[in-house]
Amino acid sequence: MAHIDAGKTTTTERILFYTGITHRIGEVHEGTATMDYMEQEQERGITITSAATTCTWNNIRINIIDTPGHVDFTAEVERSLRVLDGAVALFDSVSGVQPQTETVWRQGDKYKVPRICFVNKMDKAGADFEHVIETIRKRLGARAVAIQIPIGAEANFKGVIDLIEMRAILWHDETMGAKYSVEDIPESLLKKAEAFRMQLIETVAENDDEMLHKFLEGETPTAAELKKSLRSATIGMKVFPVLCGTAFKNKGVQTLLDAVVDYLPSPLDVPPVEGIDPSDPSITLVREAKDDAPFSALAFKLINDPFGKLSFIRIYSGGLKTGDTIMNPRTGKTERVGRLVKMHANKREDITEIYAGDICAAVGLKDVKTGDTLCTPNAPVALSAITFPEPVISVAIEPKTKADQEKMGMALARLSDEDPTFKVRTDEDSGQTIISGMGELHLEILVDRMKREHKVEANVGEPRVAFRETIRKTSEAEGKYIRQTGGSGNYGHVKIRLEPNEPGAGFEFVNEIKGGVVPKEYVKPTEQGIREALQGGVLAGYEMVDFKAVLFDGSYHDVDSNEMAFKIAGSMAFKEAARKASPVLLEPVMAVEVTVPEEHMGTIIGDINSRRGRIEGMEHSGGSQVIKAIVPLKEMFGYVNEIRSSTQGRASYSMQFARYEEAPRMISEEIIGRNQGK
Ligand SMILES: Nc1nc2c(ncn2[C@@H]2O[C@H](COP(=O)(O)OP(=O)(O)OP(=O)(O)O)[C@@H](O)[C@H]2O)c(=O)[nH]1
Repeated sequence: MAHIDAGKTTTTERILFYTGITHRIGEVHEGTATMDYMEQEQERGITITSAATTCTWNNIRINIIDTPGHVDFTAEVERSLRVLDGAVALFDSVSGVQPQTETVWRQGDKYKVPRICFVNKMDKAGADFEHVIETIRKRLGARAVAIQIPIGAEANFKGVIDLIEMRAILWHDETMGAKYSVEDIPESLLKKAEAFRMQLIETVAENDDEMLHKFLEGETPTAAELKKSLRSATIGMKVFPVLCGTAFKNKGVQTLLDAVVDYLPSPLDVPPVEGIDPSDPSITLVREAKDDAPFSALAFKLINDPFGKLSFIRIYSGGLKTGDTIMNPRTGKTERVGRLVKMHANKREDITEIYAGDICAAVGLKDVKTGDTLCTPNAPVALSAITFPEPVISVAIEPKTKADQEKMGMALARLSDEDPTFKVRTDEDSGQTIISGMGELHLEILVDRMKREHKVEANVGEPRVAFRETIRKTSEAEGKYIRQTGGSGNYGHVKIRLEPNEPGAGFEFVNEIKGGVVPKEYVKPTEQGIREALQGGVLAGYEMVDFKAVLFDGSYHDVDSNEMAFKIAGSMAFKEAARKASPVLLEPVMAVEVTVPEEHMGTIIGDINSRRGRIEGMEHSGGSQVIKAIVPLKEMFGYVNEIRSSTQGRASYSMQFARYEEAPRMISEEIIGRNQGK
């Protein structure tokens, strides 16, 4: 995991080469990387979809997921971290911690994933290993400690000093780094190495009483003792070991693999997974990572390809064989597993069985969604799902020809099936198809995939911000749907109260009906009616969020009441109550970081202000200024061109979603006017 371009794919390609999976190194910039197999990835030199592969190092099987760094594909990182036991965080040797590094690091914290750090690109001009460690400590607040130090830097970077074994490792360029020699530490670096080793021992001793005792007694721990202690501190996420190298120049990768084996947990080192009993959510179930435990797995990724649907699964407990029947607690249905494959990027190898701790893909499972648990029907369990961010940007899309209409619907459905941050809906008023995603690049790639993989040409509108609506006041309203059509009648009658809720709370439904004034069977339909109505809001057609709807009263008719009538009554009550509850428009605001040479600072700050931005901080970093600001997404369209021309291409920026904020009145009026006028 890392910020974009830190070298994740380049490092993974070396791993595949040194572990004997490939016989030639694939390069990102030549479009030949094994892991970036999608056409768009090869053309653009970026990772878009996380690819899984497997290799073996020192007789240990390692499943690797190479994740994208671009913020638009953050869901790929989220789902990968949910199922991995450990991660390698990569850093650029010059820039250190970058904005997206912070995001993926926090995701790692959220899923409690132990990490080791690899400072890549040590061959680059300006490489500064110690500065990077400083930024990890300062910006990520992580207890980072060097377990290597570099020998040479920039063009002269030759290898590393291993601070555990106190030896020098030098890579042989002519073998593409496949061979290296182990030597004594050069005299000139000995003092520095000793000082760094002392720091390492101190850090480890803080978390290990035995080690602390030895340290205070003035004893030097052996390499084996140090390793053991560091392993447990790393697995406990108390310490993050830092290594260095240059993947592109083939140095430091084998020692990184050694560290993966030495310090990152095996499936047995992490706490057993917990889930709930699908038939009684108040019961917590624990599943040990044992082969003879009941089978449980999590589907974390789906891919539709010409050969069928692939469901990537991580097995948490028990084993699975082809021919076994599994159950999906979300649907309650069972399915037979026809085929299992090990994935090597886009190549697959058939297997017949798989066990706890491993990752593979099941071919052809029908009713699986991302985040579903699969388990044995005799001992059902539902593991906690994966959370995904909500899309913030949308565009209208229409097929170029009438004939493509149906094909487009199918293509979009398939793509959104694979990608939980890609949503498709039909605008009620205009009848247009609206697709939403995480950013301009995300939507551009999806439209491109629709064209290439599904052969549908489409016209795409201007990107628009996905606004939201919420309420500021509590209000009550009544919804009555009473009609007599021919013989049978309709009778639905409810009273509801809307209450504002915390930002991020979404929608919550509360049933306060007493004495059966609204019979049980009509409560769900009422909720359904509110849920459907809130999709279109009451101001400008945007989803209403962060509120509670409380159903507290109503009435029914013995003969005429039915589900449909209560659904309509719920929807009517919602619309009226929402209009009375001081509805406001919310807009997504972004955290923007611009890195710019001193002389262009004034221009950038002026420009951010004119985009309704707020400067939140400035920092000096390696001869440039880093400006941090909060800017509404609406004002950021086209920023990439603006910044290029105003600084002659000398500034760079990144942005990511921060939160939803109430839109200022002028903007609100503009959007409401536009959407009502259409
Ligand atoms: N100088 C130098 N360049 C490197 C090194 N490692 C990777 N690169 C280059 O940096 C660029 C980005 O490398 P990638 O491996 O695609 O980076 P990534 O982190 O996988 O990128 P995304 O997946 O798109 O986020 C490529 O042009 C690589 O050749 C290195 O050690 N030194």
